Amino acid sequence: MIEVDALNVRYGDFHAVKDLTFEVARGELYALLGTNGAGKTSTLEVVEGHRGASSGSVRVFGRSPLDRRAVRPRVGIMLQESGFSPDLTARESVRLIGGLTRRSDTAERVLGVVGLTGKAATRVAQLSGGEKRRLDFATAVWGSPELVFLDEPTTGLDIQSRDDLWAAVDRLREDGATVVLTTHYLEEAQQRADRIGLMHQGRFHREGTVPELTGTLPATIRFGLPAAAPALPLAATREADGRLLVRTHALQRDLHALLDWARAAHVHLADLEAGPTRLDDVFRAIGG
Ligand SMILES: Nc1ncnc2c1ncn2[C@@H]1O[C@H](COP(=O)(O)OP(=O)(O)OP(=O)(O)O)[C@@H](O)[C@H]1O
Repeated sequence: MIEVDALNVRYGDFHAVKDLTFEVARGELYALLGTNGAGKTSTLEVVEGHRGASSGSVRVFGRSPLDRRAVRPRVGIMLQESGFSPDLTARESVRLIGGLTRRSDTAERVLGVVGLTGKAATRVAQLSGGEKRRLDFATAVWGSPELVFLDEPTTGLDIQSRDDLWAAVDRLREDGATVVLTTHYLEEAQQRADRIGLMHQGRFHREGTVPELTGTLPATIRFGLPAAAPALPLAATREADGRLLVRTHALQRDLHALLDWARAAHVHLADLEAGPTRLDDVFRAIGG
């Protein structure tokens, strides 16, 4: 669906995206993640056809994304900030923006998808931040596009609205849609992405499936200990919250050793947590 080959984006002397190469296959959910200023938005702007590349090749459905007549009708885009007119109602907004895609759909259907049926006649100015975000999503899914770009889709949404939005994304994917996602909520990407491109300073720091990204870093065990506890059977460091942290490539073995020791020594392990490496840990390892 998307082929990016040696993409470079420059703003004057500033080199924002450096020789980036990746592909997104039909039906995939691909998450483009990264540190602030890493170049995600610049990359997506080129892939979405909003700006040209400084050099390199980008193909969407095998065509240049600048070929808007061929590409745009097959794509839905949820931008970070929408340009809704405050005086239009929710129904009028989705009709207007949806109409530009030349796909057919109804305002009733897309507002239903995002749970805004009851707000169809409400002016945009009177919608809450979360409701505007859902209206953004409604315009992106107008006419069930084959390829959907979601730029920080859940920012500003409460947990219920987030779950509802992800359920709507799942339905899109069941219908065969390909999704490209950016988010700063790493857990959402870890749970849902088939593959992740993790950017830092214009390049991929890592790219692959979640297990590929997390597999090279150790798993973690975290717990609190009373001051009078005897010496631990494992090497641990102290976290900012006062808990101890054990890093291990043998999680089950070391967890057994810790629990056996705690039982024998009658020590309570407070707030015990053990788990695989999280994407957060991969992020923290960037540059360090
Ligand atoms: N129009 C522009 N002119 C000059 N520099 C720009 C322009 N747009 C972006 N940049 C710079 O290019 C770099 C990449 O920006 P970009 O918005 O692509 O990053 P990002 O990964 O989306 O960041 P964030 O997570 O903070 O939104 C940043 O250093 C930014 O300051």
